[in-house]
Amino acid sequence: MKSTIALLPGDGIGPEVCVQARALIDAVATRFNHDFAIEEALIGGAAIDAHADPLPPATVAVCERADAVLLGAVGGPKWSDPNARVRPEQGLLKLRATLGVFANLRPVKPHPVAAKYSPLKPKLLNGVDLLFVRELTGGVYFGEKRREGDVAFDACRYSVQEVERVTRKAALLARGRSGKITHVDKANVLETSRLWRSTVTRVLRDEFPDIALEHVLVDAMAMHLLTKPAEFDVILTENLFGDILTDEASVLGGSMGLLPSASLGDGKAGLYEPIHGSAPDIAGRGIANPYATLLSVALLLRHSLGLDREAVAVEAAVSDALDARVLTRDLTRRNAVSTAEAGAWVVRRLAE
Ligand SMILES: NC(=O)C1=CN([C@@H]2O[C@H](COP(=O)(O)OP(=O)(O)OC[C@H]3O[C@@H](n4cnc5c(N)ncnc54)[C@H](O)[C@@H]3O)[C@@H](O)[C@H]2O)C=CC1
Ligand SMILES: CC(C)CC(=O)C(=O)O
Ligand SMILES: [Mg+2]
Repeated sequence: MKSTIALLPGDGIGPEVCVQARALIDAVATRFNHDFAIEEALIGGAAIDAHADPLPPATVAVCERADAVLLGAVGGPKWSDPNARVRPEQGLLKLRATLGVFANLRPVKPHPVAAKYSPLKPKLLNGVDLLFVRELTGGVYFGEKRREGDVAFDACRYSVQEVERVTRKAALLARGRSGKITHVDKANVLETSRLWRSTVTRVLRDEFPDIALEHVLVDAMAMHLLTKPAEFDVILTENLFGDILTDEASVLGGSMGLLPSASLGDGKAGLYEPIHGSAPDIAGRGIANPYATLLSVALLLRHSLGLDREAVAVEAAVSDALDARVLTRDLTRRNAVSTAEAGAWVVRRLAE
């Protein structure tokens, strides 16, 4: 089978982890006899430097003709001047909107070895298996932004249709799991949250009566995630809350460098990326954890290319690496391996 994968390394540690992902994709092709064409393109700060545009038309063209897009990360201090006209993050937001990937899936299932490095008590982590479904193309990240003198505005906007489609995605995913959705909002204060709450309730009542639903306010959820994470399964929420809660949830698994994501829409290519950013504090040192990006490759194989056996093989190889304590510096200071060593270990395992 011939498939095309667009690879957008981006900035900071993005290129470092994407080199490992590229080697892994090649290894999957060899072991399972597939023909994957990888097309690289610029995004974020790298694209601003080259073309004064964080998402150049050439990059959009590469993504639109691909079967799936794999992204490293964008951003960094070089492009973070508050008065800058263009910012790397705008490129990523525009790409998500262009691809129409409204549902961002962020699984959090702590690996027993990595979880030892979590500050949480092991007892609390027993049985934790979460799937965040974060709305990705609406809300405050995409609302009107403006300044009036000393005052700044960021509008948060959601339509019923935007909430309906991501709720249906979450419900279908919940059916294959425990059949329960926790919807997280701030309905005691926000009008958009009240629209979310009534829409989620109606869609599940009318179309998915087999799915159990609870609503939890986001401030309380921030606490529950650290005090009783095993009590949740599918967590459905809007863009900003999902962004924040998933960084928090990375603490359960021991590191930001372990969480992958899949962003899906109703057509076009899916977008796959680690949940972390460009980590400027460690960029260029060869110490970033590549596993979140390698696990994003697994999600890409499963969701966009329909290659479940290959996805399982990649996930098993990363899990074996953790079992064998092939750990980067974010997880251990003793015998830490480099980004390249961790990536090569997984590639070797997959090839066996
Ligand atoms: N999807 C994307 O491209 C995202 C981009 N960003 C951008 O990244 C830049 C840096 O943002 P930060 O707030 O520092 O968040 P960050 O996620 O880049 O880093 C937060 C902390 O986690 C560590 N970390 C992250 N990924 C790691 C990995 N793979 N291995 C080991 N340690 C890792 C970093 O060293 C840092 O201490 C900003 O410009 C931000 O806008 C932030 C989040 C997502
Ligand atoms: C636009 C991104 C920087 C937002 C983000 O942090 C994320 O999607 O995880
Ligand atoms: Mg984030």
